Amino acid sequence: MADDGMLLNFDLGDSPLLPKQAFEGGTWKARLAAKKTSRHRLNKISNPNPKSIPHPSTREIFNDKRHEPPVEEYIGPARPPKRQRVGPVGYAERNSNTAAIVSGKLPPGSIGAGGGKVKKFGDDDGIAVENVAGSSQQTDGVKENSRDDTRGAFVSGKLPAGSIKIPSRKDVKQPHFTPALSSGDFGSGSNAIRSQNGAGGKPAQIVSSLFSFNPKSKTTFEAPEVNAEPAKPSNAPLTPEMASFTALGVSIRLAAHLSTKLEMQAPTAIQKAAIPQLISDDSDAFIQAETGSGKTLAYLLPIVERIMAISFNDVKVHRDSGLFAIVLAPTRELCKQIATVLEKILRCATWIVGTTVIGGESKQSEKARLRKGVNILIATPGRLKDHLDNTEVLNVSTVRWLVLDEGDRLMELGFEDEIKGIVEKIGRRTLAVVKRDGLNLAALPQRRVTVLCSATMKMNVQRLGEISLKDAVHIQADPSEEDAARDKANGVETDGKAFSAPAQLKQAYAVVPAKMRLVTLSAILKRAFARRGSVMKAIVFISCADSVDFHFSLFSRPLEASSADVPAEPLQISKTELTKDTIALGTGFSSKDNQVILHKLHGSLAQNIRTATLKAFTESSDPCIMICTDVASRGLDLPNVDYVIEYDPPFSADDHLHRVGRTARAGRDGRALIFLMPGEEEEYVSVLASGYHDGKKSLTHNTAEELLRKGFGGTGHEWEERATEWQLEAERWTLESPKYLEMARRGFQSHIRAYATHVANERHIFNMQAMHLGHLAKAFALRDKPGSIKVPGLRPTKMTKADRSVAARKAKRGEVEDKAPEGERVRKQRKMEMDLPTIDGNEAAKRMKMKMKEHMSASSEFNIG
Ligand SMILES: Nc1ncnc2c1ncn2[C@@H]1O[C@H](COP(=O)(O)OP(=O)(O)OP(=O)(O)O)[C@@H](O)[C@H]1O
Repeated sequence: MADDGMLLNFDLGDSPLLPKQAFEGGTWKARLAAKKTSRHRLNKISNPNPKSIPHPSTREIFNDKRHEPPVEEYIGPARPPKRQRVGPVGYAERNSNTAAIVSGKLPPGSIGAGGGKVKKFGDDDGIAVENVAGSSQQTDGVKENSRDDTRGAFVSGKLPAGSIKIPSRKDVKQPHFTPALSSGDFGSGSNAIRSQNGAGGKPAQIVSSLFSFNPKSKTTFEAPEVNAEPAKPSNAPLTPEMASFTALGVSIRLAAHLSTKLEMQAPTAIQKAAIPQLISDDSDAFIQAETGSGKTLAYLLPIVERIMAISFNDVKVHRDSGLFAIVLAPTRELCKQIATVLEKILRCATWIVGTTVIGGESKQSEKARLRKGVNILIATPGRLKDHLDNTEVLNVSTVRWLVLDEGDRLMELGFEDEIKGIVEKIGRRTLAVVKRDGLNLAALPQRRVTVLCSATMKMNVQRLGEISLKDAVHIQADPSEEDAARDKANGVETDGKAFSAPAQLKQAYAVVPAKMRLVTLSAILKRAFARRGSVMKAIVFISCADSVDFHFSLFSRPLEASSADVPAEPLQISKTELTKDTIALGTGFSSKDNQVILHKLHGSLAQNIRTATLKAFTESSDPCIMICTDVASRGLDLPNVDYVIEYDPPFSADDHLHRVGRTARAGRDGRALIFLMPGEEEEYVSVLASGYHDGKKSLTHNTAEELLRKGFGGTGHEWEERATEWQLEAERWTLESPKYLEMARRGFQSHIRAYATHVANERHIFNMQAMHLGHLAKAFALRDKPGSIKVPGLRPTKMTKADRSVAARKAKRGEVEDKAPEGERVRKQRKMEMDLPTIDGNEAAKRMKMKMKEHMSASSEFNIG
């Protein structure tokens, strides 16, 4: 293990550094003046600029009793009351054992002779020696940084007089990437900080203790109910006794296919509500249901069923019969996923043809497919609009259904204008052709039907409804009487609610101070993957692409061969040319018994890399983790995800819902954990609670200490030492390579900018002003002072107004899907924001619902929802 350098403050006893000068001859006045000058010179050498070096008192250094070293660990006799100072801070050279600034050799055992405490945490690694006695003089040379808890650590040792060389600034070759003045490893009890002098006597690097000076949690949390009954799944398929596909109007052929080939015996609650409505009626519809409740089949099954029904006698619908349905989705990934589901359904009606136009491949090949003929088209709005404007063969005069999936996301990504254009182009003319080419077209809707789908209902969904829906019905899953009674008892308002999470999802939050974030994340994942089988797949959401890159590299860094966690035979990961940089062995969480594969995904990766990485994660049968931005938060149906960690908080409450919705799908179990920092962020617990059927009762509270104890194990306070050791090792890894250091700095800066873009009504919770940047830097394994972190190509961390725009936020997170120029998208988004009244999601939901009710009471036959 390499060391971190060390700050030495040698006890030189009372011997002067320079030989005593005799002052003889002349008058007594002249002799006194010569003496004074000489003393002054000596003082200057030992302390050139005392004002620039604040002196934290020893009490300050050890003011945290928890970390005060036990008395029996002190070695050596008590320090003599006065010592000669040897200058503010020396420069240390890296050394495999200890860093030293001495020119002569230290005799073995001489360290600590002046009353320090020695702690060893490795055979060949550095030793941290802390002063525990003596006056504040002994803490000379330490920069006490009010924001960064800088605390000095010193090695004291008696040296023979004259054996020390005080380096001048000129003499010292300052290594660029070496943590020069920090020690090897610190025990958990160490409050010590090693700092390296930068210009003007200020430290260039700061190593603070993980456990000191952390803000305290301001809330007292209720203990979770013991023996609380596990909640019944709210998005599971119903039992065949409760409902069957055929009873909803699905043909026997299609129902049999669902049951035998796709293992779907019965519909989910939202399918039960939506399928009969869309099969028997031609009204527009707004389908709102929880994540993972089967909305895709809720609209695809009626479309396929009705297209199948136009085949008449022996005349079957075929690809030239016309384009009947268009499904729009915000991301390419989602489009591909919908296309896969469609393809599976169409295996029982192979004459119906579906395809995608989503960009990412040449327009020519998309045109060629359109020319061949297609009945169901799945598209991203930008690419479809492009084809509508430029591809003549794309004939939309026969379109009967327009589906807008993930409506709120379509709006968030600024697709409003494209959608308006598409809606206009398709038109609303009556399509009363009863028979054509021997097909029974009467089975199709006689007007264009628009279906809008969303798990959440926000103002922008209402806006999308205004653009696209006419006289729509609101379709929601019918809550069972039991559920309704429970919600009533818990005071949970479900009617008109903006969002809710699956009832069976086990959600926890962890209050973790900024400094401890990284090590706590590591501890959580270590524990989750400690044994094979407990967690198979986990997703970690991070706010921006740069930060994803950093964490992916950190957690897949090669460990030293001696590490207990290095497996004898490392897992052979099958990587392709596309996934060589996005898939790696997660060394940070792998153990000999359970090797974990790490994936990364964000919008700055090329589309084919994203697709290949997602596919690898989906198909992997080994334990794996995906570190990603919100690019993976919407609509993606990734099988068997057991655990979702929101390491960075979501940018809005419904982003949270979509993220956690990647687990606990279709009635399966799932766990989710969100990181919050002590202070204002704790207010977010109420926001979380409002999305759950049981309110706060569903939420479990964790502290960083608990999570670290569980993750790092050991007896007594051993977990503290292990956590500290882990953190220091991560910091060394970052510092040792220019590439990773820049990655960490980029991650840090982008994280701050992303943090400042939370939605307006949550900005008091995620408050930039309250963010402790020095502590946050530690969560990026950095020892830099925050102000000095400047990355080429990135603006400094100061936020501008423009940074706060929602579109800029999306762009920074690297998840804008379409290729519209950024400026244009920002403009659109701003316009949309300006157009929308600032009301919250629940209010939007109520308004939308009222609008639906107005219509439904006017046409009472649509008594659904
Ligand atoms: N009737 C059913 N029986 C069993 N499984 C089903 C049924 N319907 C859907 N599923 C499964 O449920 C999962 C979630 O479906 P889907 O992706 O359509 O959910 P969603 O409501 O669109 O979620 P999100 O809001 O996250 O996009 C899929 O794996 C799907 O195969």
